[in-house]
Amino acid sequence: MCGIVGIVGHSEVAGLLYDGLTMLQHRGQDAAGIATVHGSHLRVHKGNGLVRDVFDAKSMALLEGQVGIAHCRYPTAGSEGSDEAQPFYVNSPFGIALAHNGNLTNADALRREVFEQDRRNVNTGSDSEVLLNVFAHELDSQHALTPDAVFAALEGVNRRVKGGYAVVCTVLGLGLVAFRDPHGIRPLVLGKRSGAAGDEFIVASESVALDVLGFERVRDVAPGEGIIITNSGELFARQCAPAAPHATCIFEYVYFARPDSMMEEISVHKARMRMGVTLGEKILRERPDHDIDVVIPIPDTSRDSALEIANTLGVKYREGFIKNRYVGRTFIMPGQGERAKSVKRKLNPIPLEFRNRVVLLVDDSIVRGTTSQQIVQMARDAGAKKVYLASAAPPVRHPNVYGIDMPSREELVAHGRSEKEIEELLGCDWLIYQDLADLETAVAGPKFPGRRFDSSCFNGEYVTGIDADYFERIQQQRSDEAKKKRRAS
Ligand SMILES: O=P(O)(O)OC[C@H]1O[C@H](OP(=O)(O)OP(=O)(O)O)[C@H](O)[C@@H]1O
Ligand SMILES: NC(=O)CC[C@H](N)C(=O)O
Ligand SMILES: [Mg+2]
Repeated sequence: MCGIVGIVGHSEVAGLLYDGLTMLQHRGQDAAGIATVHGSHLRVHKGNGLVRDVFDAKSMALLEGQVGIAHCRYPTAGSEGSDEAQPFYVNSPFGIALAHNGNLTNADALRREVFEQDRRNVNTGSDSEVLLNVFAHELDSQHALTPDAVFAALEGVNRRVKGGYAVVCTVLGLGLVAFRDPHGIRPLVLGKRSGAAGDEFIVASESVALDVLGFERVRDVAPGEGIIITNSGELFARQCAPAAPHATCIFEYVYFARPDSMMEEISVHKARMRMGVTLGEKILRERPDHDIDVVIPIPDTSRDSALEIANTLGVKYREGFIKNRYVGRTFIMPGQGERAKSVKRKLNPIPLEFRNRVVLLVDDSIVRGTTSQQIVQMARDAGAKKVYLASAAPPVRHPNVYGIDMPSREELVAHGRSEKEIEELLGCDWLIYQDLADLETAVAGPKFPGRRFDSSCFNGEYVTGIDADYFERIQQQRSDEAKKKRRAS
């Protein structure tokens, strides 16, 4: 998952983009970049690392302009090299920079098509650079630079591109262009603030970026919608794809998004609390005579759910693990070695919360099992009498192909294993997972009963349809083994 922001302001935007990126840092820790429009030139600075490491006073001073876009990256395609940091740029037509959150499932075919048919070279392994070239070609075919021409180009993009994508672009001579895939798999929200010089606009992955920069949340960009905000602050919006099932990625609510974000009119915080209530009720149904003394979250993301599980069970909630705030999110680290090492560095138990107690550990999800396996052992080492484990999400048994880097079934601890077998592998006394129907009901909440989501990593149903050989190919390109080999070479 990556974070994207685009702003059209009435004064310099680089500082706002930087602050916006820091609010989206949890979505991508590997690389960051900003592109601003300064007169007829584009200024770009990007590189590998956290936002705070990529930019300094000198690079920020270079990023002049009142229109710009920004990106923080969690790679799901290509390599982790700094040449694949975003935004990407093409000089023709007009000069376009693009930042993308998501993953294209037909990137390989498009790459060939773009080369053979559109005569464009894509210079990296990035699917986002492919997407930029498709957009550039479609815009070039319009022979004009008007909102109508851009919307027509976006229709072309949506016809050719498959997968999950939320995108911000700057087009020199026009302004900011933002669009979202026809199913709305990846999130994108529009905000506005009014000042003496007129309205300023922002488009971002999560509303938390708007809050902090003083923008009001106007609405989510609709699935398949294109938004244009011209350099002078005029806004145009149009549907650029035929209606398709709306399916926002449910994993955003489970793990990716910050709890203080509103996504598709649903509070992520409240969705996580409801997940805790439904899972607590399942525990009461399946283990009516449980002997749990204390509920302990595995920080950070599981806290909201864990608290509500404790309330539902009527037992104590305790923060038994302290998180080292200087270690980032482990799940989005690129290699298994680094992920495994980082769990120990990240979480340390307070023994008195475990000693002689029966503890229920709660995590938001169990994906590779890296975290839970170590945490169960840490709880035992800290003196717990028994260790139970609850996951606020169902077993992750299928690859994610829309922007979360879990491409290989074999790396998922739940793949090909029963819950009993997973329990044994993780070393807990019992393990309980949320049911998918309960998760979907909890996220939809009372306001949107029956809402559908992209739950593909739980049920293997891919809303865009997937070519038969796709999983085999991404497994070869993106498994931990393949990444290790690539880094070594
Ligand atoms: O089964 P795994 O492969 O270990 O993946 C799942 C774990 O990874 C995530 O935590 P992470 O440390 O990334 O972030 P957090 O601090 O937001 O919980 C998630 O919250 C789970 O704890
Ligand atoms: N997680 C994402 O959104 C990644 C965007 C893009 N596929 C990349 O790898 O850079
Ligand atoms: Mg976690």
